Amino acid sequence: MSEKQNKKNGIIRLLEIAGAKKIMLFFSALFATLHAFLSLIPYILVFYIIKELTKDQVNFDVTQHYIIYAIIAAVISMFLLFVSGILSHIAAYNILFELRKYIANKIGRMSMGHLSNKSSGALKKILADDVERIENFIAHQIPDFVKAVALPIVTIIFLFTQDWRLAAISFVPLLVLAVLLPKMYGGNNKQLIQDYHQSLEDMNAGIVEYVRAMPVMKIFGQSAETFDKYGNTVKCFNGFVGEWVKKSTPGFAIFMSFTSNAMLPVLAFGLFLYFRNGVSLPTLLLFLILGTGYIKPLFVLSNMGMQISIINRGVEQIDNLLNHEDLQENTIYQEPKNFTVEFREVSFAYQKNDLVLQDVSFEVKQNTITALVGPSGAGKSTVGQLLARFWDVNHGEIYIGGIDIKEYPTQQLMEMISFVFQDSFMFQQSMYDNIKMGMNRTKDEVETAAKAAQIHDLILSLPNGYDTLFGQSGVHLSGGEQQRFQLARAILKNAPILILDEATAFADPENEYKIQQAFGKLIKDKTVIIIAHRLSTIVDADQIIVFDKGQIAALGNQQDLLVESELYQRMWNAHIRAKNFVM
Ligand SMILES: Nc1ncnc2c1ncn2[C@@H]1O[C@H](COP(=O)(O)OP(=O)(O)OP(=O)(O)O)[C@@H](O)[C@H]1O
Repeated sequence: MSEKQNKKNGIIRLLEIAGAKKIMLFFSALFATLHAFLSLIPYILVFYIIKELTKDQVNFDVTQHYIIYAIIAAVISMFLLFVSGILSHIAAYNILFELRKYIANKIGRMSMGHLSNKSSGALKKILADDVERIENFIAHQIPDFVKAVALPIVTIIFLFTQDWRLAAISFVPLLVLAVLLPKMYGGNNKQLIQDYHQSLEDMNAGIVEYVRAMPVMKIFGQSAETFDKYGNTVKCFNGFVGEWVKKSTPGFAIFMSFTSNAMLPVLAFGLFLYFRNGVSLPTLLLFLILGTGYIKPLFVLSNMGMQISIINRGVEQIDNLLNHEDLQENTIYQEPKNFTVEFREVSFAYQKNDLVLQDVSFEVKQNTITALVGPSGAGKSTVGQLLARFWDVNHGEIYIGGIDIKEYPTQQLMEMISFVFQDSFMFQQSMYDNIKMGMNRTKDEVETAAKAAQIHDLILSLPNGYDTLFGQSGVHLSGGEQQRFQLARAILKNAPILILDEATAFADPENEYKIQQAFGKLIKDKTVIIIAHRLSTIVDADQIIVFDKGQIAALGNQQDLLVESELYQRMWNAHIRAKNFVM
């Protein structure tokens, strides 16, 4: 499957995605067509039975044979439908598997910037809803569609062989519907379908935020109705569906009355011919049964129009994601001279023209500690994220060991850097796996890291020790404890460069003491960048960089800055006041 696709109709694109599974879909469609042919045979045989029964001399042997043929045709037809369904389901699940795998890989290769700008609701809709709809479409609707097209064609051909005049009359409702259907589900609905998807996406995003914000909402006494973002998206979706129903009801009503009364022209003209001996009773009955029977599949086609529009939009969303440019990366392993980090005239904006870092240049020598301090929003965390290449700089370069970080394959860059985030993320897996994180390490190494991070004893006190599942009932960890898990991961990873972002943010005094001890072990012989608010934790840093409004306001050690930087003096005084504050 290729990622770069020109804009194509959803169905054609789906067939492309189906790849080798197309053959299964072909056979599924073929069997569905044969099923449609065979399902007509019992009706045709009823016609011949009535013909036989209306003869002066009825041959019961012949009618018996007709009945047996009808039963055989019905059984084979059901069998073919069954096989067609199995093939379409196997193809659908295989395609879905490939598609999910492909999208998941793609997300892994996209820049964090693009991912974080896309709401989790929008991503959930693509990964779950849009992909799920494709399964439903391939597994059920492709065979139904083939049947819905094949059945009317065969019926009409057969009816024309019996009586062309009645066949032509029975054709009239079909022609009217052929004009009506595209109007009901055609171009005008494109905007409607787009709005439907957007509205669903907004509602998904609202739900995700609503669940995530639950603790805050409870504190502030908010409910689903008063949580504006969620409430508004639900109201919007509701209003949208109401509008859609209003718009489509007249067309649907016309469609329904046509299909329900489609036999009227055949009945009127058939009786007219019958009373003038223009047509036999069996033929009239045949047209009354079959002449309108093919209208039924049109229900499927009418629904299909809407489904195709929805699929088109869903496939477009998936393609937009797949076509998004990957983070450009080199595949050749580089040999850095050392693990010195250097920012050279770096400028960066999350949103166009809104620079959060401007002309930032500094160097962190190998195995030294640099602390980034400054007011909230000054750009400290952004420096860490750019070094890990979660985003690419807009201007300037970042070097590790004299090589631009863009030159390193992503995997190598990730191997060189450990990142301890402000928020810890614990996976719903065992404590052991939560530290090991898929790294190639032994059990002893994991335990040594846990000991260094001061969580070994805590893990042993849990019901199943290292095998205890995080999230299992009764197993909870405080913010500070989770942060020590992060430190254990970083200790185990043992990368030469370490970025610590507010690592003591959740720490109570006891936790902070333990975290400091873990730190001591972690930062030994590493190039360390600490993004810090508590200035007391970084007084011994080799270098402190003061950030202000995205620029470097001052740079030096604690003593230098206390003399040279007015901003740092103010921050330090505020820090001392906060430390000595008593209620
Ligand atoms: N993903 C993002 N998209 C858009 N803007 C962002 C994003 N992340 C951060 N910003 C903005 O970039 C600026 C710098 O943010 P950053 O988190 O780097 O500051 P900081 O100095 O680390 O702040 P704090 O000390 O409060 O964590 C802020 O104005 C912030 O609102």
